[in-house]
Amino acid sequence: MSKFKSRNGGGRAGGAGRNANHAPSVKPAASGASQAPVNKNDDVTVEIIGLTHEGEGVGRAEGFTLFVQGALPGETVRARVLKVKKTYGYAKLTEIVAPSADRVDAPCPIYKQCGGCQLQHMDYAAQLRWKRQHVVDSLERIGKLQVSGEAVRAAGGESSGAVEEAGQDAAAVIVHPTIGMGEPWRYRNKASVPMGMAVSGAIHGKDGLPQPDLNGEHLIGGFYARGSHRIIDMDECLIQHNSNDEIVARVKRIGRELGITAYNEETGQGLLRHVMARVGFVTGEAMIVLITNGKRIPNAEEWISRIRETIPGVTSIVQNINKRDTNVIFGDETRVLWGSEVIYDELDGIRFAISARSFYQVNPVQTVALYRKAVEYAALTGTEQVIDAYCGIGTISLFLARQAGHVHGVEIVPEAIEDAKRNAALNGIANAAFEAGPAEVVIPRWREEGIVPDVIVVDPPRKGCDEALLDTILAMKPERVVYVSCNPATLARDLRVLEDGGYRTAEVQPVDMFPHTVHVEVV
Ligand SMILES: C[S@@+](CC[C@H](N)C(=O)[O-])C[C@H]1O[C@@H](n2cnc3c(N)ncnc32)[C@H](O)[C@@H]1O
Repeated sequence: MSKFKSRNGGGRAGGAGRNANHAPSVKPAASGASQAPVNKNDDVTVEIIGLTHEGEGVGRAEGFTLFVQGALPGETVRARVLKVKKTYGYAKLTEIVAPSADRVDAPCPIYKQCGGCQLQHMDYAAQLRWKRQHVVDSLERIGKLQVSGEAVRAAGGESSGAVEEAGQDAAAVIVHPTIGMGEPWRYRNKASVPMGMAVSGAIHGKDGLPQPDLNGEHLIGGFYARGSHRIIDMDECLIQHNSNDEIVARVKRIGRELGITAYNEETGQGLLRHVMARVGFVTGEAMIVLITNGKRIPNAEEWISRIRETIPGVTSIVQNINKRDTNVIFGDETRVLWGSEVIYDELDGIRFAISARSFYQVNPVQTVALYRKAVEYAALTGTEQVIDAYCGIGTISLFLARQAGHVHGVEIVPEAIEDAKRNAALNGIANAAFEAGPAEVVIPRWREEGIVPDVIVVDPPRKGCDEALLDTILAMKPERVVYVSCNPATLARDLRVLEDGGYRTAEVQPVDMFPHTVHVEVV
């Protein structure tokens, strides 16, 4: 999240391009030669000098840039060249000649096949340093912002006022050290698992017993092998809450025993596309969503009763129907098969109802740290009018409402807005109101209706804020803008627009919501 302070509240003087990119901070070396000094299948020694934003090592072999998955900065490795382009190439790591001090053994046995985590081979403290640097790089390169040196926290000081900068330009942005987790495993509250059929070989469950067979095929579910659409069966993921692993394994097992087929994206045949499991860390309540290619589920009643019998804690079983030929997980139709349409969870003492399709942060422990920081940066005194754009189920809105005069939340998914209203009532919070619609349409209308916000909080999806929304923020001239972002590139792009419109970026706090992956959340 970034905190802006209004400098002159002026109009927008210019805009950054909309194509904020994800390029590595280490640029390919200009070889100068017309031909690459390495060829496909060459075995080469590579000095690794950086890490791309996708977590690949960036190395030099004979002055030529090679991207090497699994290699870390500072290492010397041997690698086999896989692909050669004009100014760079890709190589497969074959041997680590001189390891980095940051190298650790990845604890997950399927880490190399699965694309879900990218940094398990890097010490956690080094991951946190790298994530901060990733944010700094984006702010400097894309946002053209001046970032001050290492922020020094005054002893015991947690508030932004306790940060001291020695010899820095007062206008420079302070980027704090990343807030990490004490125990960075089993942190995810949600699993979305693609389903497929195994064409040969016996499938063994967690208990080691062979699973029933369906015409020589078996229902499997796990992850897409790195860079492909081939599903690899998996029963355990070290960043998932145990309950989600347990639920998915049992749902698969029962589905196999009942002869449920998996959807085949090539033929369009088969039923089960994904199984989603979500658990409330505080309440222990769990939701299962069966995403199906059609409405009818054979043996549905038996499936449901066996799920209920074998998986304690499940309070909601929901079906979502998606018949479209698409990679998008959810279809438009959702119906409750059994139990409640929502599960409940709590963040910092506030209770939330969460329905199947609503966005809810996947790491609840770090979410509390993130939202507290957002509230701190909003610097509320109890009287302010606050807009929470992209509010989801009203999570940040309700954190803000505890300290604001009134909060207006807007979100595009109507079900999430229903949840937000329910959540405000559930917590007896009367000073928050919610409206469904695109933020870039609803907020300009609020402006016409005379709403004058003191603070605007935005928490957009990865693509960042809509240009029309940024224009409206500049026109509404709130005293502060608090920007929560899951994508440093679009954050930096949007900060440039706000800077050009008269705001100054004051502080940036990276939060590690997704340990062992390359993703970083920022306030
Ligand atoms: C990163 S999530 C943040 C949600 C919420 N602030 C939270 O922390 O749980 C972004 C949200 O923006 C919503 N969204 C996407 N495009 C939108 C738009 N144009 N206008 C309003 N909301 C939008 C998504 O549905 C999603 O709920």
